[in-house]
Amino acid sequence: MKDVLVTCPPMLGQIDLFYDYAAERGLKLHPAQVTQILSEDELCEQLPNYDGWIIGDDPATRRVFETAQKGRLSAAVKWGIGVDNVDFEACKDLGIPIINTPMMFGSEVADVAVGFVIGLARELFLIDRGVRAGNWPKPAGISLINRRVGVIGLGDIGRNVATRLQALGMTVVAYDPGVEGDAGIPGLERAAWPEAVEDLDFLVFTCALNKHNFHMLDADVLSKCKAGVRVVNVARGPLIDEAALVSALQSGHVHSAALDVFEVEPLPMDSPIRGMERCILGTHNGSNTVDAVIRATHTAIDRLAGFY
Ligand SMILES: NC(=O)c1ccc[n+]([C@@H]2O[C@H](COP(=O)([O-])OP(=O)(O)OC[C@H]3O[C@@H](n4cnc5c(N)ncnc54)[C@H](O)[C@@H]3O)[C@@H](O)[C@H]2O)c1
Ligand SMILES: O=C(O)[C@H](O)COP(=O)(O)O
Repeated sequence: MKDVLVTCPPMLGQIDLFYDYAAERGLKLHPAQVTQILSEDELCEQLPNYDGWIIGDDPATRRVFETAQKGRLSAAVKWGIGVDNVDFEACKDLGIPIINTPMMFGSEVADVAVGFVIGLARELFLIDRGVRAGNWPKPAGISLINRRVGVIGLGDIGRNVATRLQALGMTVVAYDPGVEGDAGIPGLERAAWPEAVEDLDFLVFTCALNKHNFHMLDADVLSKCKAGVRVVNVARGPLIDEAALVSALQSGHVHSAALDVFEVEPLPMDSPIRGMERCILGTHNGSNTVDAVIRATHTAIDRLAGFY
């Protein structure tokens, strides 16, 4: 039986469902004590004692893999899609087999993105907070029909977002340098970045984070956005310069924002974003449904077992 450290929070939330499934495939799961991620030092201390690792959003760096391999670690799987936290090159150099679980959460994360778009359009966050505070606010929202929304990233999540928002009557304009044409979505408009932002009512980030797109929404691009733009991010925090977004929210140039992901997670207690009234804040939980976690975890376990 191979001992496997598990560090991804959504899988840990339902870990009891997976012990038997893993054991039938020769893996013994060991849940880590973790809120969002383990630090590099914690990983270097714990991982050498395990044969395998099911990775969350932890810093899976060269140092971590080198240290772990000096102990027992011989294979790993990134639970989920984003691999921006994982040094695949280091694994290749060290001969540690590793893979992720793509195409697992398109529907689930898209559902959250659409909920965020509706929440921002109708200012549901202000109504909820107002009623709880003893008030009865009635903000005038904006209609979604005929509004223009930019979907930044046309992978699994972005395509699911695009079709859902079209069904709500929105004009969807997509930017993704890695995808050509309409991606099989009739009526989808394509545009260049950042030129596209000038006439968009909403910006929805659904792309992978890589070394080319850190802070792709920065102060300069924000200044080119239509006044009153609403911003949604369900992909990765570092795509947006949070300090620039806070300034744009404070000035009113950005009407509001809904963020499932942040530059640092969990969001630090002193982050100015916590003080932004016109924001919906998430906990990097966009993929977390019972169904999706089972789907992704079975895939992760199958893939890890396949390495031994
Ligand atoms: N909030 C959550 O809980 C959650 C859950 C799953 C995934 N994610 C994030 O969402 C990302 C996308 O997931 P997916 O399943 O659609 O992945 P995917 O691999 O299917 O698609 C990613 C797309 O991003 C595109 N892209 C890369 N750089 C870009 C850029 N600069 N501008 C526009 N597009 C760019 C790629 O060409 C690709 O088409 C993941 O990489 C992950 O970081 C978040
Ligand atoms: O825990 C997570 O990181 C997400 O729920 C899913 O993983 P991903 O965002 O890295 O794909």
